[in-house]
Order: sequence, then structure tokens, then C-alpha cells
Amino acid sequence: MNVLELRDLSVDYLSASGAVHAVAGISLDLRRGEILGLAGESGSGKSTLANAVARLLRPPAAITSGSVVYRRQDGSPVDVLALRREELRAFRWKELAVVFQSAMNSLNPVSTVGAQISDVLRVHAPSMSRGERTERAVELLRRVGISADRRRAYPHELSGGMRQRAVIAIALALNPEIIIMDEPTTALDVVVQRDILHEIRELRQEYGFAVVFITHDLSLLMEISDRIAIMYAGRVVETGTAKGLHRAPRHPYTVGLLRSFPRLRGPREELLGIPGTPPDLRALPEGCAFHPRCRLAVAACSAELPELSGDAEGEVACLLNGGRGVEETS
Ligand SMILES: Nc1ncnc2c1ncn2[C@@H]1O[C@H](COP(=O)(O)OP(=O)(O)OP(=O)(O)O)[C@@H](O)[C@H]1O
Repeated sequence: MNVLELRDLSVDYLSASGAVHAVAGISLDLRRGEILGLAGESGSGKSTLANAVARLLRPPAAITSGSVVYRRQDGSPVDVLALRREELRAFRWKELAVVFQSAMNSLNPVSTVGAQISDVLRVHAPSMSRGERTERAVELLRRVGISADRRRAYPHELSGGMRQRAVIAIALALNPEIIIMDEPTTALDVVVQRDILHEIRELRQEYGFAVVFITHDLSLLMEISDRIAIMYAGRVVETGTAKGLHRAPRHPYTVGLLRSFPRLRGPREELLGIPGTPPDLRALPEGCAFHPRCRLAVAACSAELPELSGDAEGEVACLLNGGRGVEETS
């Protein structure tokens, strides 16, 4: 069952030199309790998509089409884009929480981490007593690997990894159904980063929340995601299970991305990367936006925009690829 359904969602940044089509007609489902990885080069629209879903976009960004539907446990729909201010405040902590890249910036420097969790509970769960709030704060910090005595620590007294854990504890405070994590661990060293991500998987097992996890690092996503959506120039070009994408990527862009990053485990491979640069989002090329960089492109690719199609196992938006591996088509 889905917990979030995006349909034909588009976001533009309006500027004097024309509208930047950062998200261009994305339809995507988030299933209850899954970890969905969102990958794509810098500028492909990952953060814009996440911010649109969380209703955190600010001008000059504007949603120009589409819908975002959140499904409650009983399946009843909530039109996220129509939520009013007060409803949105409740929605953000209780149903959906966001963890951003910089833990330091999302923590209050003059308040202890324990107090910051208690604050969220005081505002959004007013029926809890002070004692219950402290108890819950200690429990949450413990769950993310911070000992009880550290609840009195200020953010600057904690290491980068601990700060990130504290931010995750705050996000978990009201037991949300969805957590959006936008490059939450990139500032951390690789070992700490992986530890935290594996803990998120465990926490997910326990609490049952779904995660949208954003990074440009596909090999990392493969490790922790159940499903992955690959974005290119504001569109989703492929979806699939982490295993499926790893074994048989279908979109030439996915193949390029997979070759662009060193694996976290196993032998190092040459970083082949993808030739060329992403297109100008103010003036996308005709047809498939990836065609100018695609070594497999044929004439039709510059004329026809491929639709994302497939089944529950995976979808791909490529004219050349009706389900076979890209390598087989070359
Ligand atoms: N305030 C803004 N005004 C104009 N264009 C913007 C603005 N913010 C983002 N963009 C553009 O929108 C596009 C998508 O940006 P976005 O940050 O969503 O991509 P991303 O995939 O999350 O990239 P990154 O991995 O670097 O965070 C980019 O081309 C970016 O330049």
C-alpha cells in the first residue's frame, strides 16, 4: 500500500531569464515502510522534489502542475498541496519529517539536544507531561545511539555524527509515517555515514516509517534502499528495486551513474562517468533530455519524449528499452 502518491508534479523556478523546469511531470509512489532512494546528478531536481512534497518551497519556486496525496493508515487520502497553514504544521511532524544535509543548521545552537526533542513534543503532543517528554527524549536518543547523559549536551559539544543522530531522533519524535532525508550524511566520514544509514534501516524495521533518501551516490543508495528512482533533468527516468537496478540497469543514464561512483565494498573500478553536462533546465532538448549525452541514442530519441513505463518491479523511460538490459541493446 502506498503512503504517498505524486502525480504529474512539476516545479518551476521563475527567473528573469525564463522558467527553470526543475521538476517536470513526476509521478512516483512511496510504499508504506519502504526506503526509496532518489538518485541523480547535482541539479536533477531531487531536493526540489523533496521540498515540494514537504511544502517547503519558497519563491521563486512554484508548483505548476500535479498532485501530492498522502494516504493515512486507513487509506483515506490527504491532498498535501491543499493543506492550510495549521494543518501543515501538524502534518510536518506527525506524518512527515525532514532531515536535511546540515545537522548543524537544523539544530538550535543554544538549546540542548534533549530540550529540542522535548520542545517538539510540547508543541505537537500537548497531552504529554514534562516527565513523559523527558522519558521519550531519552528513549529516542538511546535509539539513535546517544546515551542518556548526553541529552544535556549542546550541539557544538557533539561530533558531526552525533549531531546527525540527534537530528534523526528529533525527526522520529512524533513517530511520522514518512521521513525525507536530503543528503543527510554527506558531511560525515564514510564509516560514520554507513553506520547511521544502517541504523536507519533498523529503526525503520521497528517504527515502520517510510524513507525517501536523497543522494547523488548511487552505490550508497544500493546498500540501504529497497527501491530506487533515478532522476535526470527533472524527470524520473528509471525505477526499480535496488537489486534489480544493480543487476540490470535499463536506462543508459543509470548505467552511466553506476559507473560514475566507486563501490563502497569490493574492488575499485575506473570512474568512467558520463560524458557531457546536464542540460539547461530553461531549454530542455527535444525528445529525451538525455539523448545528447547518450551513446546509444538513435534519431527518434531527439524527437520523442519517452514515457516512464513498466510494472511494480521497475519502470524505465527510454525508447530503446522495453525491458531488456541496456548492455544487451548495444
Ligand atoms: N532558487 C533557485 N532559483 C533558480 N533555480 C534554482 C533555485 N534552486 C534550485 N534551482 C535549480 O533547480 C534545479 C534543481 O535543483 P535541485 O537542488 O532540486 O537539484 P538536486 O538534484 O537536489 O541537486 P543537488 O544534488 O546539487 O542538491 C537546478 O538546476 C538548480 O539550479
